[in-house]
Amino acid sequence: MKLKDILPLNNEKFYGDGETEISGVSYDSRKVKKGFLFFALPGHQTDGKKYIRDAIANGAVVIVSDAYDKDIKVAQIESGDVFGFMSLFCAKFFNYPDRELTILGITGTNGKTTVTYMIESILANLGVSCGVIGTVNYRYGGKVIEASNTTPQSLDVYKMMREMSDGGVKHLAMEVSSHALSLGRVGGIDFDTAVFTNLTQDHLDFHKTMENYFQAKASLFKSLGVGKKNNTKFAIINVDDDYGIRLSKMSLNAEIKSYSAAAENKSDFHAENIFISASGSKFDALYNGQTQNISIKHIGLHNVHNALASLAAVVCLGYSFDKTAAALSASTQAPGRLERVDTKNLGFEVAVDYAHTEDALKNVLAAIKNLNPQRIITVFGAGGDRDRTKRPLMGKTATEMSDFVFVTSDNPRTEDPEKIILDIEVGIKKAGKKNYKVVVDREQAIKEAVVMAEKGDVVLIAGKGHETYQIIGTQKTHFNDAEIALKYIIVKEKQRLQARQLGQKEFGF
Ligand SMILES: CC(=O)N[C@H]1[C@@H](OP(=O)(O)OP(=O)(O)OC[C@H]2O[C@@H](n3ccc(=O)[nH]c3=O)[C@H](O)[C@@H]2O)O[C@H](CO)[C@@H](O)[C@@H]1O[C@H](C)C(=O)N[C@@H](C)C(=O)N[C@H](CCC(=O)O)C(=O)O
Ligand SMILES: Nc1ncnc2c1ncn2[C@@H]1O[C@H](COP(=O)(O)OP(=O)(O)OP(=O)(O)O)[C@@H](O)[C@H]1O
Ligand SMILES: N[C@H](CCC[C@H](N)C(=O)O)C(=O)O
Ligand SMILES: [Mg+2]
Repeated sequence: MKLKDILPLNNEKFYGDGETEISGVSYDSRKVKKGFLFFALPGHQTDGKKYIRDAIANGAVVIVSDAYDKDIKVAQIESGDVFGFMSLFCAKFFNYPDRELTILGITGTNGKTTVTYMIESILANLGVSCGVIGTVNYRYGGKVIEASNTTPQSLDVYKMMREMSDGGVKHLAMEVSSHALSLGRVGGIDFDTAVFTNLTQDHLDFHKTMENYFQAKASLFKSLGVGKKNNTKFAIINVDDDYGIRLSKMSLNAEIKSYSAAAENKSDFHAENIFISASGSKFDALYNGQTQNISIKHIGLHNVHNALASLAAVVCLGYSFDKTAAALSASTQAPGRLERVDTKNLGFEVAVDYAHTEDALKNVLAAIKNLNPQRIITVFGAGGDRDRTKRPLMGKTATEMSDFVFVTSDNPRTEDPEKIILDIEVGIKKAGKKNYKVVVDREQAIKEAVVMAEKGDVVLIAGKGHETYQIIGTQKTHFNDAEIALKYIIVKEKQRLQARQLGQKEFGF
């Protein structure tokens, strides 16, 4: 494609020859190839402008940055908003693939990954292929790409959408993080449906206030209907959430479909007769005067909300309520969300979950409590270089809702792990709780929790879910909660069998 076929776009200044042919685009100099355009993005660690020479050495023929540089000999585009320009450019460069797909954007503090998995699974059960962009990975048409971010840069999103459309994929379910909304990663995308799960405290390091955080989420809904597709847009909103109620009262260019599970909140998609057990959750879904019995493998009231969101999203795509409900009942779970670890014959349960906010911990612990275990033993930590103010809240909730807690590390990144734990302890101490032990090393903490567990107990290992790494400093090393738990479960099972053979008392049984 020639530059003149794309420019002008948005008040950018162009220096060079419009006939310049572009073979590809990249915002990472290390991935630039011959004939590429390089976007020099301002970053949090460094500045893309520092890598312009590397990009040119790798074959870049056009540079986009926020400052013209007279010493650069290839074509240049100067833009005051390189992120905004990148999304406009990529939309056109990849020939508007969003117009060829039906795109569902899922936003909210918790539940996005779970809802995308549910939507994908419902559609698969209905015989429809759905691409997914989210925290665990990016997958479509049989391809699975490792995820760098929950919502990647606009360039990656447009590129993947083009591949999806060319490969015959018609639907895309995409997690839209608040970072993505604030940093222009989904700029210009013509969403068909936007889903709001909830808004609770997280990411205040980035947004500073809950109001800013809410406005970032709301911007996804405000973007509905401004694009070129002229179909009806849908805004699917959880009205059991105060911010959801606020969002549902905003004037949007979309049909609002509310959902709720609380008896006092009226909604379009409503859950009644909710029954939650260790084997899953059952409820009646009411919509448009009809009722369908739903039975999902997912445990907990939060998953009833996730199920309602997914049901509403697929019904709004035009599928019938009864067929969608049946497909929802057959849906599979997302990895690392209340995922059981095989505890052999030890008589206790171990579950790995991705709860990394106070509200998520509250929900997952309430779900476990509802199963009446003997004791709940929780292992958790809080991420480094992330919202510090959520740490004491997580500490308070974890100790108040568990019988015993091992406070440990969860991706301390460049922070001192012990200092992160001190922040968590502030909340625990304020709540006057003493039922905890600090074990900085996560493997050791998991081991001690498994050793402590007795018949009827549930061990919850929270915060990392599907993650297969621990980030300490800038080093990322392999670490998987489920794997580690299983390792010590096997040791414990062996010890139990040995004790039995020797006719000794089986400790803890
Ligand atoms: C704070 C933030 O959003 N950072 C994102 C950003 O990285 P950065 O600003 O640190 O980039 P940088 O390292 O300073 O580099 C600046 C530019 O120079 C370029 N560069 C750098 C080195 C080089 O040799 N050549 C080169 O061209 C880089 O490609 C980049 O374009 O751009 C990267 C590439 O797209 C992202 O992967 C990275 O996300 C990091 C990993 C991150 O942790 N982001 C979090 C905060 C985030 O966005 N989270 C949300 C989910 C939150 C939630 O819902 O829970 C998400 O959507 O993932
Ligand atoms: N609807 C919900 N309401 C509250 N908590 C939830 C809900 N759904 C899931 N959770 C909790 O939040 C955790 C994260 O869920 P999930 O991964 O689906 O959320 P997410 O929004 O994708 O998170 P992230 O922002 O990290 O991508 C789960 O492991 C569970 O503990
Ligand atoms: N998307 C979230 C993931 C948090 C998961 C937790 N394990 C951590 O590293 O803090 C974030 O980047 O804040
Ligand atoms: Mg997610």
